[in-house]
Amino acid sequence: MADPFDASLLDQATQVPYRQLLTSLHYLFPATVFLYYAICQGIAICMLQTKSAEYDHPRRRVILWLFVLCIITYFAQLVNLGVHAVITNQFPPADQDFIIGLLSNALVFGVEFVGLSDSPRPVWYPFTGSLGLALIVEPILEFLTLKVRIPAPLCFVDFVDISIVGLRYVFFLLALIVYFEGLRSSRREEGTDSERQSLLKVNGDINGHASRDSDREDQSDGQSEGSQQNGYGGTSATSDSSTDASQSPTTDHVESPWERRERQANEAMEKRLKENGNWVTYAKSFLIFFPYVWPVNQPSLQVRVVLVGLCLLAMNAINVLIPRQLGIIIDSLSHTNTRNPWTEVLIFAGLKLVASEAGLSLLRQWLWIPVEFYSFDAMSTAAYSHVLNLSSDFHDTKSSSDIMMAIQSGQSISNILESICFRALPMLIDMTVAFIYLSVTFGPYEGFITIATAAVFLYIATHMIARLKTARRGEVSAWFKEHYVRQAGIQGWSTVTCFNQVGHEEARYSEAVKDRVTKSQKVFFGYVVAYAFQFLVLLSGLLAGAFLAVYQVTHKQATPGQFIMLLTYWAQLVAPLTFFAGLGKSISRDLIHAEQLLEIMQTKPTIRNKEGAPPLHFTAGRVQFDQVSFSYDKKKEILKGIDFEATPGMTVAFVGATGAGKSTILKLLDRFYDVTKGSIKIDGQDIRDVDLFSLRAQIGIVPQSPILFDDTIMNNVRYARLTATDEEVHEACRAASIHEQITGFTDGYQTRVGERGVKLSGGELQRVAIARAILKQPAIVLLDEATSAVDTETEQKIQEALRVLCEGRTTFIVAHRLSTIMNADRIIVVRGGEIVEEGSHEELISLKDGKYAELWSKQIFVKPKDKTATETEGKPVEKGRKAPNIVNDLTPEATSSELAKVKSNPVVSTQPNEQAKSSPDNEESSAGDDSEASGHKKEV
Ligand SMILES: Nc1ncnc2c1ncn2[C@@H]1O[C@H](COP(=O)(O)OP(=O)(O)OP(=O)(O)O)[C@@H](O)[C@H]1O
Repeated sequence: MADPFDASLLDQATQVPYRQLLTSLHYLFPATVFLYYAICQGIAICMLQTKSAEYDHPRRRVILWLFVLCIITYFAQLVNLGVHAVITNQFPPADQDFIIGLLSNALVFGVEFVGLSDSPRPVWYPFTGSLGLALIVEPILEFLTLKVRIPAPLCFVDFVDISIVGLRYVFFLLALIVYFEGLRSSRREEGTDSERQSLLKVNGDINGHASRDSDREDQSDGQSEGSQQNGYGGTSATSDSSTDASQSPTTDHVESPWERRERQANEAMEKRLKENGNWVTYAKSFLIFFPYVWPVNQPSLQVRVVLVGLCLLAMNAINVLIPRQLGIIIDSLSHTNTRNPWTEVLIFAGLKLVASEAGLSLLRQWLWIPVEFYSFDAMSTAAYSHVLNLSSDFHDTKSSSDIMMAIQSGQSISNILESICFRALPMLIDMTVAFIYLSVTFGPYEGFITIATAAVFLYIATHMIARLKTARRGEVSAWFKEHYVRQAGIQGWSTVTCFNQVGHEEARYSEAVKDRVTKSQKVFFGYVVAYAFQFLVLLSGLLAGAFLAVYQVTHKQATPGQFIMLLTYWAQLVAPLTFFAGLGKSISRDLIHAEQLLEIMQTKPTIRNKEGAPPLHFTAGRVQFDQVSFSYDKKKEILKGIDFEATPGMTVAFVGATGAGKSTILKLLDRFYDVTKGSIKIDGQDIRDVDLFSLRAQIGIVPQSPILFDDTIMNNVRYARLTATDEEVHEACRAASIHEQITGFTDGYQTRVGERGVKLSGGELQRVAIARAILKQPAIVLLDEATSAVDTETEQKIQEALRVLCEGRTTFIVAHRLSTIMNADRIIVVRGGEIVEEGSHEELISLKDGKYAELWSKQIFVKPKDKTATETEGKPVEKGRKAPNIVNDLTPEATSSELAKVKSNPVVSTQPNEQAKSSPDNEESSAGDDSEASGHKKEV
């Protein structure tokens, strides 16, 4: 081969520009192809093209082989060059740029090959564009090579070289032709297919041509990978199908709660990504957190952030200076320069101190900690406040544990930023500096070795970790199974012992532990092997670099100190490389967590104050429901045209079957939801037009299942009015007939009630809730089955308490026990979301075929104070269970008088049981009570 460094050639001035161009092209060509590929892949990922790429190229495998052949040709050229060097006894070959160019091209097309083989349905333009670039540049390169060598006569080796280049050109060309031909033929077949296609899709045949696909194996790989990827983001096609799959879990794998949570979070992220259309818009949605991570109005903290940035830059400089200084010390010791070793060691010690935990690191932490805690503080407070201000529809649909986890996810956003700004960016700078510095010190070969080692390391690390994903998943579910078996055995110990199943449980647990241990070992071994491979790559890189450096030191092209510098520098690069290998995974995990918080922060409260809404001007307490309709889900109407008016001080009771919509009416009045149609007015003002706070200030509610805080009784009652004195609290409790009981507790009013009030009985809980409502002194009272959990005697006491509470106030009561509302001014019977009857007790029981009369007759036909009907009499009903719906808690005298009234209504008196059976409401409300009623009818 003609030597391009031949003096005779160099002398030719005309060759100089060509030579310079050729040299530049050797470096520029691989760099350009790589940049093009990286940018295109970046765009494809950002625009979610990689996720929606459904096109399954029928000749992908052929193209992959052509890529392999192209890469082989680069190595063939290198071998050819080596042969030439041996023949001409010029070893190592002098044509450095040429060799670097070949190696770089092999590396770049190697990276593309790996990218193509890893994605069964790739986005093609990064690959086809690279092939196109090669088709343009390769002839130019060859032309320049020949031009620079002329007029040297071409030898055999040159001919071999030209043939190899020609062959490669053919491979590049063929790859492009195969791509376009495959594209054309698959489109053609797709057209015919769609005409022939059966109406039912064959499983897995997404594009209608999987069955004839030569890359069937690849496709199945892809699908499994796609479904795996669904964990951390699969293609849209696979994610849809895998979502279906996940909805119908396979028989051999039961999804653990942890897996379900992860899967749902992933699916939510995928969905949001798809909605946003690309990663950039998606990432922009996180700007909502900007005021919490960036100290907006805190200049002192902002200065700290800038100083932290400077610290990081200084760290970058130190990372180069330390190995360099070590080299200088070695050189000064070996007298290859005139430097004083003592001074150099002192400088080294100074640099080490600055780089240590007591130096820049300490300074950085000192600067950063207030910023970090600002962010934590701002994010947690904002998330908590946002959640508290969201409306009922949100709280009714989200589980509290999910909400709490999401609030804690605020940390993930700081984690992402810290990973990128404080670790990834400085490490990237470190790597770039290392590449440049090593290239300058030891020449471009060393730079190439650094880059190639980093690329191979990252590939191996990311792929081996990804391969362990399935094994890791198996380990986690085995861990959950073990946990479950253990917990079930311990929690159900009495059952296990009673049934003599201790041995069985031991065997079950031992099996679960064995399974988990086996899986853990597999994962652990997998990690060990992965690390071994990663370090083998690093070692190979280090050895290659060290050999090159030794060669240069022995040829006086470098000093021993520089050799030491190289070894130290390499050791320093291991940490960034390992970090980068796991960066994608950690960012995607943090993103998924941050996504949960983002979803909450983007949720707007549906119940909001109108702009400039005035406070409610309460005058008397007239409440009007004007043709109110309502639906929770905007599909099924729960309330239909509810229309009534409560005059000030009136007591209105709602009765009806369970699920009829009674509690919903109360929720609408307290504006937990807004009506879908119609309006609710208080003293003539639409409740949607007044300030929400002022509305709720006028309303006191005793809910069906009151929730107390895990605090003292005193604090729980006082929660209604934080400024109330102890005496006022006592007074409210006296009015609620609970004072005596509280003072009987060991700690009196300071007794802690436990989580959600678990330490109180159902009756006590309800009375504490009534006391709380009494303390609030509301203008309008809502009682939603306020006495459902108490026995009849306690209830009579509570009735007295309620009379105190409701005195002179407009009151709405929901009750199943009709005896508790028979004195209400108006009773409204609700059925299927509609008012079917209304009037006073007397009016309603005299109605023929009346719903209320029917319910009432059922109640009083039960023998008064009957033991079977009121089993729990004398002691509060077990918490969480309602007292029986049909209870006759009237006195015998009252019962006789009511029976007389009912008997005057012939339909009701003759056929109470038949009516009960034929009524759908009764079927819903008290199916089990019918027999009870009929049974007692005879007795009465
Ligand atoms: N938050 C909610 N989201 C969706 N649907 C709901 C919600 N709350 C209640 N519902 C539905 O609305 C209907 C009416 O419920 P509501 O609680 O008003 O009935 P109710 O008459 O008070 O019943 P009960 O006497 O058992 O308390 C029911 O079918 C119920 O399933």
